[in-house]
Amino acid sequence: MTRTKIAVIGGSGLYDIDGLQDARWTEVKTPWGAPSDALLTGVLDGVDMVFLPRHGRGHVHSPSTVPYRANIDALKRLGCTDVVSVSACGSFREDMAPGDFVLVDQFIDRTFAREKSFFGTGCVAHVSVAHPTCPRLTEACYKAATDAGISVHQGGTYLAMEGPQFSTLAESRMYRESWGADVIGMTNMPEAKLAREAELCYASVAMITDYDSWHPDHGEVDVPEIIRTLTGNADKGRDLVRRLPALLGAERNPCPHGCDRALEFAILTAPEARDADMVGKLDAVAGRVLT
Ligand SMILES: CSC[C@H]1O[C@H](OP(=O)(O)O)[C@H](O)[C@@H]1O
Ligand SMILES: Nc1ncnc2[nH]cnc12
Repeated sequence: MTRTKIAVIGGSGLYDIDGLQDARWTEVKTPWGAPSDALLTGVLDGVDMVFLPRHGRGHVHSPSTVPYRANIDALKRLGCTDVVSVSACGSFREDMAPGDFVLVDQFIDRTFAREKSFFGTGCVAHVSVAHPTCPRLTEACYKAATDAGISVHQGGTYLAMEGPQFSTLAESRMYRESWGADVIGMTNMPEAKLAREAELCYASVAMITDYDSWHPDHGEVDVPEIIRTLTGNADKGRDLVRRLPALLGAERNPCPHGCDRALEFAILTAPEARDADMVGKLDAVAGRVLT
């Protein structure tokens, strides 16, 4: 058994969480640069918690410039075991309505202007992301959502687009009709891939704010529409987060799905061929298997 430490990455509209005991904002330095903001640490129902606003307080970082590697490294460095991403998203499904939550279990990664791995020349690794979210952590989020009376859908495919502009109508129709995506957002990739590389359990709570641009009865998506829905969603998101410590408990068994052992057989570079600087930068993320 190890101690649980739950990280929450708050997306658009969720820039802090309440109710933490011993709450304080902590600056964390990483080999990948500065995280999006300081990290809020504290204890909730006897469980250690860390909160990080993905875009920074005041919404400073765009989806393309969020320092995803620094964020995940900082969470790992602080000893987090589980990462719950809370994000605003558009919906491609009539029955997944604005105000509903979706517990994402698959992604289509259409992002192209971001650093997507901690590994590279001098230390090459290939982890599996066939199942990119952790079923155990996702199940706890589902229970927390239903207990909170949130209308929640179990499972869904999240199309991660580069942005920052919203999709064209042709793209929206293609993602929905040909690609089978359920929701769309701009931030969960490469975040989910990096969490897997860092051997962190990752769950994605997608809070629907709009029908993107495909829906004949709704106009094209814009920020005022999103903000109208976001305020209510953020309160529900906070409610969900408040319920997680009691559901997960202060002590945890190893992940039954292997998220916390993802690097076990992933590193291909021979020990004698590894680049020392690269290995040094991987101290938090891959120290378990590199030292
Ligand atoms: C608020 S409009 C679009 C913006 O909102 C989402 O951010 P996040 O995933 O951090 O909640 C979406 O991905 C875009 O970045
Ligand atoms: N329709 C949409 N497309 C991309 N990101 C979003 N975030 C919220 N709504 C979105």
